[in-house]
Amino acid sequence: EIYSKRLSSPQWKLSDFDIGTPLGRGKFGRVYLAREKNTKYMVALKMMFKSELVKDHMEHQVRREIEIQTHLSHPNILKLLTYFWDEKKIYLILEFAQEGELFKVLNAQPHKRFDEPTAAYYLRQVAEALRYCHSQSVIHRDIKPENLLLFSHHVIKLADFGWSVHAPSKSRNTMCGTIDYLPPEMVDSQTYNEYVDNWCLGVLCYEFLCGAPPFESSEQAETFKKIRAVMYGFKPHMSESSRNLISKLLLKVPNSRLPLTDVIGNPWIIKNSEIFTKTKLQ
Ligand SMILES: CC(C)NC(=O)[C@H]1CCC[C@H]1Nc1nc(Nc2ccc(C(=O)N(C)C3CCN(C)CC3)cc2)ncc1C(F)(F)F
Repeated sequence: EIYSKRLSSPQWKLSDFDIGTPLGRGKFGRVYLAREKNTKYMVALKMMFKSELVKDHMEHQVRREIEIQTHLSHPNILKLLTYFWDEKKIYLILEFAQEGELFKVLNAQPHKRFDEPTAAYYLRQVAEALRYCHSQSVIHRDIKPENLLLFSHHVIKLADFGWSVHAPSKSRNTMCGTIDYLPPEMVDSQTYNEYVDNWCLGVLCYEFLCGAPPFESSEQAETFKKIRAVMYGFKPHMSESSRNLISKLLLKVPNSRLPLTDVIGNPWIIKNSEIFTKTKLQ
């Protein structure tokens, strides 16, 4: 199989690309804009030092990210185009998102929030990506604005499968970054299934509409307490139908959370993504 792969697909190397401006730093590497020399195709080049990966015991996570992302193919999932390595580094060639990181776009909005048509249009795309992941028995587990990239024409792609696992799972890994998106079953480190992603979709919808996640507190212990008790309040400006959708996702019992098909077909999602298409995509 390896031999036939070598014959069928070209083995890429760093000198096939012109390296451009730095796009920023990922979890364990630097990301650059790059251009494939022959096709002039723009890509994102993620460089990771093997030594850093080994030091942080992250090599298995990168291996899983590569394994999962090379097998997923969906318009709302960031494509890992290819990868290669040399003696010191691993290089991932990924799709380049022209409009950048969604959390930066969100923070740049007035009141750091999206209007309902924008929130619904983006949320629907994330739900489509998750429904596809779950159909491939992949749980993302780390849905949050930092892991979403914005492409032209308001296309959203889910990225960073470093924390994804095959369902169902009981992974002891400590999560890095924000705890605001953790569902109750993960806070209590119980076994969990793909419905953890449905919970995160509820947190994401809330943050899109309010500019902050529902359980945010100054103390981590306070956040965990609110998550366990599903204790949150709606902001005055939120419509009844958006509150209705969020209340069907932020439920303690995982399997009672709204299935992704019903999120995609939810009246608030349908109505507002149609408004978005008519007003912002023309
Ligand atoms: C999901 C994952 C967790 N996140 C990441 O990996 C992050 C870590 C660093 C960058 C990003 N990774 C990617 N970023 C892009 N596009 C992009 C990013 C940033 C800007 C931007 O705002 N500037 C350059 C600004 C322009 C203005 N100046 C002032 C500041 C930088 C513009 C376009 N495409 C693909 C990737 C990917 F994912 F394929 F690598």
